[in-house]
Amino acid sequence: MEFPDKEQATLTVLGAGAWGSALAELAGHNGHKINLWSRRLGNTLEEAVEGADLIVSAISMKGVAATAGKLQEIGIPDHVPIVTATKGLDAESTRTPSQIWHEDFPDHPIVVLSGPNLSAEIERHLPAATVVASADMAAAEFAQKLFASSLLRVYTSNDPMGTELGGTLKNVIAIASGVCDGLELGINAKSALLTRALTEMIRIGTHLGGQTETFFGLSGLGDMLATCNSALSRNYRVGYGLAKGKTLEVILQELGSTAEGVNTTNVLIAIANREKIPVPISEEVYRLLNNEINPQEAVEALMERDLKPEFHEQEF
Ligand SMILES: NC(=O)C1=CN([C@@H]2O[C@H](COP(=O)(O)OP(=O)(O)OC[C@H]3O[C@@H](n4cnc5c(N)ncnc54)[C@H](OP(=O)(O)O)[C@@H]3O)[C@@H](O)[C@H]2O)C=CC1
Ligand SMILES: O=C(CO)COP(=O)(O)O
Repeated sequence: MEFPDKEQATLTVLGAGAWGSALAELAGHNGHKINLWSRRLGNTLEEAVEGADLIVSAISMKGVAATAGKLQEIGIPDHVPIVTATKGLDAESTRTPSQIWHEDFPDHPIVVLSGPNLSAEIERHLPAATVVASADMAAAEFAQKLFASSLLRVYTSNDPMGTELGGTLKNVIAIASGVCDGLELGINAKSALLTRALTEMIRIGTHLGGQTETFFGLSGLGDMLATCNSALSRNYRVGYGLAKGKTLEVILQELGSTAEGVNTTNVLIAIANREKIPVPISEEVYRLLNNEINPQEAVEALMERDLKPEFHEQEF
């Protein structure tokens, strides 16, 4: 498929929250025309997608299925790629955002955009890198061209599932990392946690269809490092707050914006139980979020697990 080679393309960005606004600014910085849509803006989806060369969704997970459904009713020309930048899992169906978009728009190229991209840093025009991944490489290259600039280095990938799951699963680990820092467990503990977490992400991520090497890239390890080491991350702040004795309800109220890791943990544990995949770190995050244990008990449970080799033969 050939995509338009225009100096100025028209992009529709769905979701005017922190990430949608930052992505709109990045593409606007490259001279493209941006139509931003959000419930809070009060414009209609019909007018927002009119004339779009590319549609970007940066809607929180809880709004993806409904918005994709509405857009399906409206209809968009077949060649227009849909870029999904949401990092989460659907609570009802356990699907990833790209799976939802693909089911509703089977004839459209679907591109996943994900990487270590804390929006507050991007808004300050600090340099960053990200990945655009698709089964349709021409569509990934089209998205790469529209977003790449001196502010954002954009890499392509042919592994949308691995790219999407890296960004999604690391949010659970960011909660664990916030707990680790909140309890002041030290750098040894944090290094052990993140390294074992990467093994866990690869175990479940490859089971669900991602490629191992993708989890060592920007959208996996890269995003995990960014999110697990920054108080700009809302998921990290959830874990940090829990370690400091706050309730989840108070933490989420104080955040006032999306921390996808909370819902993702619940969905991930449902998947892991269904598929019988061991996810010990995520399991402790789940028990903590659901008030089954306190942060110190979560640490003890991880330290007291059965002794075993670092790698199973079938891993990597
Ligand atoms: N912030 C960041 O640094 C990054 C965030 N992401 C991911 O992007 C996604 C959005 O995050 P972020 O922008 O930070 O979150 P925000 O809370 O700032 O914004 C959420 C956006 O989702 C929209 N939304 C929520 N529920 C619905 C719904 N039911 N129907 C339609 N729209 C809905 C909101 O609409 P409205 O405006 O009308 O309220 C808003 O535009 C998340 O999946 C997040 O993980 C990915 C990379 C970086
Ligand atoms: O995904 C992100 C950075 O890449 C944003 O992280 P939080 O959603 O935890 O703020």
